[in-house]
Amino acid sequence: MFSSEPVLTLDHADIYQGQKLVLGDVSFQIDKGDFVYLIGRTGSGKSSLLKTLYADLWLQNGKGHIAGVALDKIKPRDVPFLRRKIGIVFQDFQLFFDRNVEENLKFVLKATGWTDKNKMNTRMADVLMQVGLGTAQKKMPHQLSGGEQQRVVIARAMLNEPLILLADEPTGNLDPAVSDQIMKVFQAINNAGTAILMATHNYDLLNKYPARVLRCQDGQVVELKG
Ligand SMILES: Nc1ncnc2c1ncn2[C@@H]1O[C@H](COP(=O)(O)OP(=O)(O)OP(=O)(O)O)[C@@H](O)[C@H]1O
Repeated sequence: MFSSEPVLTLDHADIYQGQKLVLGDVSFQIDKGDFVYLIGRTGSGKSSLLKTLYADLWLQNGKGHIAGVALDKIKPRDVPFLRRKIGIVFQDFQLFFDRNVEENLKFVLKATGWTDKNKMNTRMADVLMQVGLGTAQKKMPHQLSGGEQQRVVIARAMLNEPLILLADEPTGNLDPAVSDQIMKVFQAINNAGTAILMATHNYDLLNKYPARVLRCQDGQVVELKG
């Protein structure tokens, strides 16, 4: 899809957890190929913001668009369609531990409507190559290191060629050297055109890989000027 539209726009959006307003009057946009960090103290609302973007929390006030989907108008039946257009990477790896890498990826492909075996095999090989795990197809998750498991999670998020990847503390459980490898994978994905919004507490990464920074603070989202 060619489009010069922003990949993500929030316009006077309020982010709620239940009745509680977590972030108010949030406005920003992310364009194709942007890399944006989301920072802020524990409890400042980073995860709540990301959850709103993948429609785990409803956007009640204001407007929001992500990957062509209107978050303020989305219906529960549209959520699977939205999740196909964005990639999501959580801190907890959430792989099926009783299935090998290929089976983990195939599960997502089938769930998102893929049926052609050859196309599925090609796509799985492509995304594993993209994250530097070209030979890991038959490995069980427990045979992989934490960093390798996280790379499988990133590969899984890339299966449907998302316009944007939402990552919540993707290096949270990993040591600095492994976090660095994960960042290099994100950089390569970003350089190939996928926008990335990444919540992190890891300020070393911000220094080492400078990019736009949004901060959740005092119930607001502010853009830090570089
Ligand atoms: N499931 C929930 N139900 C009710 N309130 C919640 C829920 N999850 C989070 N909150 C509240 O919403 C606020 C924002 O939490 P959130 O998890 O978005 O912050 P965060 O910046 O991601 O924190 P962390 O850095 O610790 O992950 C906090 O006050 C938190 O207590």
